[in-house]
Amino acid sequence: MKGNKQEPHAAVTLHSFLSITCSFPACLLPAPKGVACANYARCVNQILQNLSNMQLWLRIPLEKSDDDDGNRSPNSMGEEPRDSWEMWNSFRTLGEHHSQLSVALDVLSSLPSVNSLARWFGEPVRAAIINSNSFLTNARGYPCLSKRHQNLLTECFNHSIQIVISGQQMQNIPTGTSVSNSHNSNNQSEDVEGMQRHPLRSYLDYIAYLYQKMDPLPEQERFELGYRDYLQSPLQPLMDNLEAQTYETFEKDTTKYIQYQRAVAKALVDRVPDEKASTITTVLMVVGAGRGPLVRASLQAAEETGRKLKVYAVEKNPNAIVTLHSLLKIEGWEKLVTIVSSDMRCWDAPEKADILVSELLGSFGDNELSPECLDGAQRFLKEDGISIPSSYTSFFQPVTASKLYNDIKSHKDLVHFETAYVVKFHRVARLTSPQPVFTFNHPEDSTRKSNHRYTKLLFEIPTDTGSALVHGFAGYFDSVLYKDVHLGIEPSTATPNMFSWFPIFFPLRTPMCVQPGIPLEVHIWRCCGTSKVWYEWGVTSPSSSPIHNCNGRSYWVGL
Ligand SMILES: C[S@@+](CC[C@H](N)C(=O)[O-])C[C@H]1O[C@@H](n2cnc3c(N)ncnc32)[C@H](O)[C@@H]1O
Repeated sequence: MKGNKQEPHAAVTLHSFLSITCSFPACLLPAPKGVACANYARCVNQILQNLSNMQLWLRIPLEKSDDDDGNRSPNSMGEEPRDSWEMWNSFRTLGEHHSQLSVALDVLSSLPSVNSLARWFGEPVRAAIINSNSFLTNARGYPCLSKRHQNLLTECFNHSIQIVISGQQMQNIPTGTSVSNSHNSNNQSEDVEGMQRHPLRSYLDYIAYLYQKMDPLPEQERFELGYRDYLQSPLQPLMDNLEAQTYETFEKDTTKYIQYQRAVAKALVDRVPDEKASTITTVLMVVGAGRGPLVRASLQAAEETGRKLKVYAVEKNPNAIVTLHSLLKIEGWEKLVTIVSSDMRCWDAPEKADILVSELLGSFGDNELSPECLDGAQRFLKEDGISIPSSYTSFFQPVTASKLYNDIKSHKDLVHFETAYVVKFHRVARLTSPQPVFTFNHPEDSTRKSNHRYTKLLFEIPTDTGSALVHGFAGYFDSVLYKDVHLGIEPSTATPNMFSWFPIFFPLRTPMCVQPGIPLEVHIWRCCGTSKVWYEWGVTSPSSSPIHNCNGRSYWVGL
C-alpha cells in the first residue's frame, strides 16, 4: 500500500526543507470511488485495528462543484456534482473517527469557495498534493500559482501540512535557473555539480519561495506555540488559590491593565467634576486584587486625571496578600491603599465604594463566577456607584476540531466529553459567526434574584461551505469595562495584543454533521447550586444529542 500507484512520478516533498513535523510512516490511500465506500472503509478499518503508529492518509480531491451560492450543477464533463468532503466524512465516520486516519488533499487547478476550503483546517489534513498541471507560468516561463492557491498554501504552511508536488514537468519550463531565483532576482544556477536536476525542482523552488516570503510569527504567537490545541482545565480562582506563577503570567499582559486604567480614568472624571477634583476623594475598591496590578492601574488613572483616590484592595488568597503588603511598602502607597484579607462575599466594609473594580472573568465571561462574587460585593457599592466591568457577555460558535475531539475521546470516559476546556485554537475551523449567550450586568438589577440562565441558539452554516462536522463549540467573552472601553476575546471585536485568555471549548459526545440551510439548534444552561455552578449543553437540530453534563455530574465550578 505504500505510495500512490496512480502517480508514476516521484513526489518531491518539502518536508526536510521546511522542517515540518512529518507523521511518517504513513500510507497514502487512493480516494474511494463515490460515497458508497463502505467496503473500502471496512478493509481500512481492519488495517487500522492492527496498526500501532502507522498513519493512513486518504487521498481526497479538493473539490466541491457547487457554485458560491450553493447551487449544485453538473460539471463540464456532465458528471454528478459532488463535494469531496462528504466522501471523507462518510469514510471517517465508518472508521469511527480513528486518530490514525488522516487526509491528503489533492489540490486541483480550480479551488472551491473560501468557506468550503476553511472547513478542512479543522480536519486531520496531513498533506496537500499539488499536481504540476495546477501551476501557471509567469512571464519568464517559470511555474507559479494563482493568488488563491498561494493563500491556500500559506494556510497549509501555518497548519504544518506537508506539501507534496507530483506530476510531470511542463514542457515549456526553462531549465537551469531556479524559479525562486527568478523571483529573487538572483541569477545563480542552483544545479549542484555532478547531480542531475530533479524535473520538478522549479516547482519545489517556487513553493520554497512562497514559504520564505511568509511573515514571521509575532513574538506572542511564538511563545504560545506549545499551547496550540492543548486542552487545559479552566482555573478555579474562587475555590483554589492561584499560584505565584499564574499571577506572574497575568501581570505580563499590559494591554489588559491599560484598558482598566482607561476605564477607571473615565469613571473618575464622570464621578468628580474638574472644579471639585481637589476636594472630593473617590473611594475605589479592587475586589480580587491579586498581587496588585489593578491597584496600580487605578492609582495611575487617578494621577492622570488629577482625582483624589482612597483604595481598598480586597483579596482572599493569603499568599497574594503577602505580596500586596510588600508592594505597598516598596511603592510607598501605605497612606493610599488599605489591604483587606477576606472573601469579598463576607467582608464587612467600613464604608461604601464609589467605584468597584474587579477582574474575575474567565474565557466564557461568567465561568469563574464573577456574577456570584460581585453579587456579594454589591452590598458595599453606593446606590449610584460604578462597577468596572459594567457587563460581560459570553459567545458560542460551532467548530470543526477533529484533533480536540480525538484527544478527548482518547480518555475513553464520559467525564472528559462533558467538560469545558481552555484551548489555544489552531487546527480548528470556525463554521459560523459567534452568537451571544449570557449577559451579566453590574451593579445587578435588584429584581433579578438568580444567576441561573438558559438560552437557545440557531446557527446556519453559510451555503457555500457545504456540509461540515461540528465537534463542539468555541466559547468567548466580551466585557464592557466602562462606557466605550471594552475588553474581550470574541474574534470580531477581540482586544488586540491581549493574551490573558484563550477561548474555551465545549465538546459534543458525538460530532454532528450539519448541512447548509438546516439550522443547528443548541441549548445552553447556566445552573446554580448551593456549592457549585455548572453548564449543561445539548443540540436538538439537525438531530438530538444527549444533554451534556446533567446536574454538573462531570464539570462544575466551586463556589
Ligand atoms: C483573575 S485573578 C485577577 C487578579 C488581579 N486583579 C489581576 O488582574 O492580575 C482574580 C483574583 O480574585 C481573587 N478572588 C476570587 N474570588 C474572590 C473572592 N470571592 N473574594 C476575594 N478575592 C477573590 C482570586 O484569588 C484572584 O487573586
